[in-house]
Order: sequence, then structure tokens, then C-alpha cells
Amino acid sequence: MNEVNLEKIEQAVRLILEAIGDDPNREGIYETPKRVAKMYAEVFSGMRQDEKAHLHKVFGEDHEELVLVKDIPFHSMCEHHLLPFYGVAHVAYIPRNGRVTGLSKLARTVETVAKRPQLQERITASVVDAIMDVLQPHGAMVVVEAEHMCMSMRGVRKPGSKTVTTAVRGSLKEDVQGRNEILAMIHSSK
Ligand SMILES: Nc1nc2c(ncn2[C@@H]2O[C@H](COP(=O)(O)OP(=O)(O)OP(=O)(O)O)[C@@H](O)[C@H]2O)c(=O)[nH]1
Ligand SMILES: [Zn+2]
Repeated sequence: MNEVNLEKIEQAVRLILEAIGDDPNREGIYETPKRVAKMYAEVFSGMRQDEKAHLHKVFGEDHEELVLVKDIPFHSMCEHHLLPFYGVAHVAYIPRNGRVTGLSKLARTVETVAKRPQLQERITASVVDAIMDVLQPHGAMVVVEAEHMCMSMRGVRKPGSKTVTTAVRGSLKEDVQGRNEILAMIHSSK
């Protein structure tokens, strides 16, 4: 996968600063293009990672019941406006054949997918599909709740509005009760 081109980002940011009528050589913002390039390399680091790679670490644990890691905080960048959206992801799966992964690996999968120009729907689907692909569980469900800065600070200006997306695969698709249990656990305060 390609390395991020810091120099190109710096040139682009200098052009943006000029275009909005600021002076890129002014003392306060002289180093801003460099800072933004470094920041983009960090917030888009998922471009150079494979989300599935985290999940290959499995333990031969005979647990064919629900595993839920909830309230995983994440930040991402909306691909339409390059503004942040952020919130929490909840990741649930029902392991099969001893394919139980490390809990942190579920959070790492969210992290990798979020650190790309994104849509909330695509984050949700990519995480659940990575789990289905690598762990081959009975079923999996991902719920993402986020606030989009492009809806808060500009445009429609609705700060505080939350978008909730879900993606369900495998046995949970037909299992309404199972899905409701997961949702109840996600939203319980304990
Ligand atoms: N489905 C989806 N839409 C998103 C996401 N992030 C931002 N958007 C939306 O992308 C849309 C882009 O709409 P456009 O009409 O092309 O752009 P715009 O003129 O800037 O739209 P406004 O935000 O309505 O001002 C907006 O409705 C945003 O709310 C996301 O994660 N998922
Ligand atoms: Zn947006």
C-alpha cells in the first residue's frame, strides 16, 4: 500500500490557505501545512492497514455464546466534507469452532476502518464483514452511533443529532430475540 505523500498535502494546504485569503507565510500559520500533513497521515493511517489482519489472533476457546464489546470510542472523517464524525461502536459476535479473538482486536478493527475517508454505513459493514470473513462465527452485529460535524457546524446545522447504523450477519439476521438482547445490553447503563 502507498505511503502517504506528506509533501503533496503540504502543497495542497498552502493553496487552501491562499484561496481563503490568508497568507501561508504569516508567522502563526507558517508551519500549518506541515502540521496538517502529519495530522492527515495519522487520521488516515487506516488507508495503509488491513482491518482483517487484527483478527487472525484466535484462542481455541469453546465459547459459542455472545461476546459483546460495547462503547468503543472512535473518530473518523466523512468522505464528503473531510470533517470529523465521532462516537462509539458496539461489536458483537457469536464464535464458532473455538475461533475466539482477543477483545482488543475488535476495537483495533474499528480503529483501522475508521481511519479512512468514510461513511458511517461503510464503517459498520466493514467491521462486521471482517469478523464474518476471518472468524467465521455463527453471527455478528455491529452498531455505530455518531455525531457528524458536517451536520453540526455547517450545512443543516443540527448539533447533537446522532446517527445510528447497524449491520447484522449470519444467525443474528433471523434471530430477532438475539438482536434485541444485544441492543438491550448495549443500552443498559451497567
Ligand atoms: N449516508 C451518509 N451520509 C453522510 C455521511 N456523512 C455525511 N453524509 C451526508 O452526505 C451528504 C452530502 O450531500 P451533498 O448534497 O452532496 O453535499 P452538501 O451540499 O454539502 O450537503 P449538506 O450537508 O446537506 O449541506 C449530506 O447529506 C451529509 O449529511 C455518512 O456517513 N453517511
Ligand atoms: Zn460530511
